[in-house]
Amino acid sequence: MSPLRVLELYSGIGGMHCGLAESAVPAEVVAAVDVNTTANQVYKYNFPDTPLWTKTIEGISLKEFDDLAFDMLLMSPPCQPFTRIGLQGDVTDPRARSFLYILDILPRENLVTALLRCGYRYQEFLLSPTCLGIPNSRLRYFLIAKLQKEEFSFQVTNQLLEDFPTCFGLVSSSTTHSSSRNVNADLDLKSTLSDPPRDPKQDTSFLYKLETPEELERKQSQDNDSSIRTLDEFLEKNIGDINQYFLPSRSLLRYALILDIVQPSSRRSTCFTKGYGHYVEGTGSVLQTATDVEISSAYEALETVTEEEKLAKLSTLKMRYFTPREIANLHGFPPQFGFPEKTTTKQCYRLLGNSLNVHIVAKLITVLLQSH
Ligand SMILES: C[S@@+](CC[C@H](N)C(=O)[O-])C[C@H]1O[C@@H](n2cnc3c(N)ncnc32)[C@H](O)[C@@H]1O
Repeated sequence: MSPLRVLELYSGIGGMHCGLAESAVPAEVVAAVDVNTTANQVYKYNFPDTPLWTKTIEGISLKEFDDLAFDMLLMSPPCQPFTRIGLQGDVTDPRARSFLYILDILPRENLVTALLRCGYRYQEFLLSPTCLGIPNSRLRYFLIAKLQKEEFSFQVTNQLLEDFPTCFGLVSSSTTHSSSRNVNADLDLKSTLSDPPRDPKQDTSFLYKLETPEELERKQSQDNDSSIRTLDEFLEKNIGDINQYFLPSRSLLRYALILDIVQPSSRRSTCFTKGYGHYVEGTGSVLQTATDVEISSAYEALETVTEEEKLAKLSTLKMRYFTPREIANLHGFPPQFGFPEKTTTKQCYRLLGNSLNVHIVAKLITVLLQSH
């Protein structure tokens, strides 16, 4: 079989390209397209032989698309512009919430309608890396499609699958079970739009951090789930300038109560977004490196002590950000994947925050191309 000709749109740093390579399907990326020049530098650095077009998708003519004679299209368009950060005030208004929901759902409806009109069969998924045993929540919508005349190796359904299908059948009951657990662990994404905002002053059920007993219990049950690997497998052994990753005093003082703290032995971490390392709230977990210190002792009676004492107590945990390489590891980027030297740490976080889980893409490509 001659290699598939693949077009990669919204290519970013090439998460899809890495997924394609991991799937081991004989394929060649005939063009990658993205407007972001920083992302493109990273892409070029890792895939120097792939033709890379720095232009908008809408600026590509039909003839240019046709001339590429591609067999497969891989794309991850930008998410809707509402994430946990930036809109928290607005989404408290139910009207804004429903409007955002419609914005979210519309492109999907359009996509599905267009696919059906063009004679494609498709399957939709809601998947997080946790379903592959990776200790990171990153719940994302995925869709795979192929022409009607080509059968899928599993029975497609109009349900959103929350796990990978098994060959020649639907999702097995055990995987369905595990995925619902995993998806529950990922509710941070969905709850932003559906839960009323919490007012810690009115709610007495918070523990020492702004964490309810239910949240704590959920985190503990994730940490006890031995089907998920521990974070230490993804950590760098030798970090050059580690000091740049420790949380600065002002962040500790200001955001101590809302940090999501994990340890190397944890089997979970929250979704790393593009603001990671810069904004604190809701952008991703931080790593407690002093593992012999109890979080509860560092947080005990924090509100009764001076700022200086508060800082001293919190500093005992030695909390740091995950490095870009560690996030790349959790996203499944291969060890040889790198960033050009001039890329700043902030740019790396931003680009990785926009990217996706390579292992999920690899597996979906395999599922897509499997035949009876
Ligand atoms: C969700 S990210 C894709 C990430 C990519 N899969 C990766 O692994 O890094 C979306 C990308 O679309 C690009 N983009 C957004 N609008 C675009 C447009 N109109 N034309 C081309 N690229 C666009 C952004 O620069 C961004 O890199």
